[in-house]
This record gives sequence, structure tokens and C-alpha cells, in this order.
Amino acid sequence: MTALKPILNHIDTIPPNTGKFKPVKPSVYFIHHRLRFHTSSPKCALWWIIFLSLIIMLFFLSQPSTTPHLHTTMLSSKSTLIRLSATPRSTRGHIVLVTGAVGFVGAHASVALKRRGDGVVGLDNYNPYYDVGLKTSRKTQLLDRAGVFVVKGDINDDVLLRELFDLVQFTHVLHLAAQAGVRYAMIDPSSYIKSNIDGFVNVLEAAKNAVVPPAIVWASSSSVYGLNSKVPFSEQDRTDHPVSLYAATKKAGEAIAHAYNHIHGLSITGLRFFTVYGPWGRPDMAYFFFTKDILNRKQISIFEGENHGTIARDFTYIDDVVKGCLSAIDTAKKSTGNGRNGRKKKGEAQFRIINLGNTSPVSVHKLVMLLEKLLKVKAKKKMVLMPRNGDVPFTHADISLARMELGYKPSVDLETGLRKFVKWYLDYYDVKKKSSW
Ligand SMILES: O=C(O)[C@H]1O[C@H](OP(=O)(O)OP(=O)(O)OC[C@H]2O[C@@H](n3ccc(=O)[nH]c3=O)[C@H](O)[C@@H]2O)[C@H](O)[C@@H](O)[C@H]1O
Repeated sequence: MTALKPILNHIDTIPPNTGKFKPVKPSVYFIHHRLRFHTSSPKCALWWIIFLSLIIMLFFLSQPSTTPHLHTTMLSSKSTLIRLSATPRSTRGHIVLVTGAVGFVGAHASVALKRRGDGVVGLDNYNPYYDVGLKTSRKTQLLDRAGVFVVKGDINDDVLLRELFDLVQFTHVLHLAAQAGVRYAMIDPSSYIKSNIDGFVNVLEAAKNAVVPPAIVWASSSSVYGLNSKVPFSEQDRTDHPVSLYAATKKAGEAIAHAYNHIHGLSITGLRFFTVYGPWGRPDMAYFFFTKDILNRKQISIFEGENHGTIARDFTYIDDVVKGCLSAIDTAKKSTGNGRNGRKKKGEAQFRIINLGNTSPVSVHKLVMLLEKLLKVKAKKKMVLMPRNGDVPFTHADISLARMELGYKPSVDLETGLRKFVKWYLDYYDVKKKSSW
């Protein structure tokens, strides 16, 4: 500001328009006036250089970033690692941003993508909804070993996302970052809005603003089917009666995705996951904390419906879900863009919603029996009427669309999948096997 002062003082010296001069705008007059009378003075010329430099600097700073790497500040120290991680092994490989990369599905999917030769960059905020130590272990034991670099950051951070999309031209985004869990919405409802709505919109904004908008594959949920009684649940069925806030935010996500697809030509595939389980799973899920409680000889509550009705889930093994995700990426068509910013719109973009389930529901009672068998420990069971806090009595996926679109064919039954989970659990938590039958 002090540098500008001498120049500003000269404004007082502008003569009034007496009519002898051709009327000119004051600013233009000022420039002409200054150039005519003072450019010969070296001191004034210096002030002019400073003034013009400031104007030029302000002009460039106010421009949206179109040149990659121009404004990278948050990521600049990691840019080499990020680019390395993003580089596919072959020119035909995809370049995928995986959000929620240290999450359960995110970690497995990132590793699978990287192993087959795609370029992968992870993004995760390591939120403390459940044990951050487990998330860190997924990073060190799975992602680091596979060569997947994970940026620690939030999907709600639009500056970070812009930098990331400036740094790497992603062909796909596998958006898995979310506030998960059906029952936790009773405790922290706003976390669902923040992650599943605000965060999702932020990711879509970043994608649509990318120089070449990537295709999006993201995680919706079986919970959108609510209390539907027609089985199996088909993508054609109504899903406008969610019974949990979690389900409501996932359903809202599907509607938001449709709007972005329609307006901005983003290619979007929403995958409705059905109770995904397996090694490195989520400790907030029943199969996981039942295992812990059974081993600790703690009582577990098994939910049942009215008149002792059975509660069942279409439990889906992680490897099957990962195959479905990869196939969704492979079959995703390119985004067509919105025709703005001088870009040509290339027609309607692809929009899909696909169930990823196992299509063979198992009762929670059976789940517990299998865990007892695998852990060789008798559970202390208490039958409890299912609380009205967002749970649904059963889920059952119709997977014919997944079969057709993705060649999806789940191959792991619950007992086989739980055996792998239990093996991992005992190993990870270093549990000494003790039988209490
Ligand atoms: O498909 C989904 O989209 C969702 O799947 C998962 O939700 P759910 O299918 O509800 O799994 P989960 O909580 O493990 O309960 C399993 C069963 O145990 C029963 N259950 C639960 C707790 C308990 O104490 N007792 C009990 O019987 C309970 O009634 C249920 O029948 C994800 O958590 C969710 O984030 C989302 O991804």
C-alpha cells in the first residue's frame, strides 16, 4: 500500500475537464497524463513498473487454474509420489482416484486396481468413526506394499481436490468415502450430511471441473430399499421410503448423481452394496463385533422381528464386491462434458445404478452359528426385538443387471467368507485360540 501512495497522491493533480480537452475517462486520462509528463523521471518510471506489476499479478491470481501445477501448494511436497502412484503400468491402464482409500472396500479396491496395473491415488481423512489404528494398518500393510500413495485429506476440502485434479488427469474416480453405518445416524446425524451429501457434491464438482472429466463409480447402498417387501430387490423397485438417515443420504446421492449426469455430462455408476464383509472389515458391523464379543465371552444381542421373525442379510464377500467395482470402472463410458468452457458436448453421458449383492440371504442367527463354529466358542446370545433405529428386517439383491452389465458373479458363500475373516481377525489381533464349547 505504501508503494502505491505516491501514485495515488497524483490523482489530485488531474485537471478538471474545462471543455478544451476531449472528454476522456478519468482512469485513461490519468494514464495518458502520467505517461506524458512524468515518464522521463526515473523515480516515477520505477513506481509505474511496480504499479503495473501489481496489476498484472492481481490479474493472474484472480484467474481460475487452467495450467496444471500452477497453484499446487498443499500437495507440492508430495507431487512426485502422487504422480508415481498415478502412473499406470501400461498406456491402456486407468488412472483412478479412490476416495476412502484406507476404508474397508477402499483399501481392497485400491490394491486390486494397482496390482492389475492401473494408476491409483488414494484420498482419505482417517476419520475416527472407528479405530484409526485399523485404518493406518490397512495403509501400511496393504496400500503401501502395493505402491498406492494415499493423500491425507477431506473430500470436503475443495482446494485440495482442485489441486489433486490439476496434478493428475484421472480417468476414473472410485468414490467410496462416506459416513457408513445405519445405527450411528441416531448419534451423529450431521456427519452423514457432511460426508454423503456435501462431500459427494464436492467430488462431483471437482470431477466436472477437470480438464477432461473422469467417469465416476461410487458406493450407494442396499439400505435405499427400506422396508420393501418384494424380493429380490431390483433396481427397478421404488426406493423413496428410506428408514434411516444413512439410507436417505445414499438415496439423495443417487438423485444428486443423476442431476450431475444430466447437466454436466458426467458418466456415473452407483453401486448398491449389500452388507459387505471380510478381512480388514469395519469394526462397527455386526459380524465383526460379534466375533470380538464372542471371543471375550460377552453377551451379544441378536435382533429379531415381531413374533420372533427372522432378520436376514444378503452378506456379500469383499472380493466379490471388489470385482464388481473394477468391472464397473472397466465398463464405464467416458464423461461427455457439459459443452461449456469451449468444450464440445459429446451427447448424453452414461448413468447406471447396479446392485452388488450375493443374492442368497442368511439369517443373523445363522451368522452367529457360523461364527461359533469357526471360533470354537459358544456365544452368549440374547434375542432382542429389532430396534426402530434404521435397521431393516432383510435384504436380498437381484443381481441380474450386475450380471449383464458387469459380468458380475459372486462366488463366495458366507461360511467360506467368514472363515477367511476369522483367520484374519485372529491373526491381526493376535488372539490365542481357546475353546469354550
Ligand atoms: O448394505 C448396506 O448398505 C449396509 O450394510 C451394513 O448395514 P447392515 O446390513 O445393517 O449391517 P450390520 O450393521 O453389520 O448388521 C447386520 C445384521 O446384524 C443385525 N444386528 C446388528 C447389531 C446387533 O447388535 N445385533 C444384530 O442382530 C442387524 O439387524 C443386521 O441384520 C453396513 O453397516 C452399512 O454401512 C451399509 O453399507
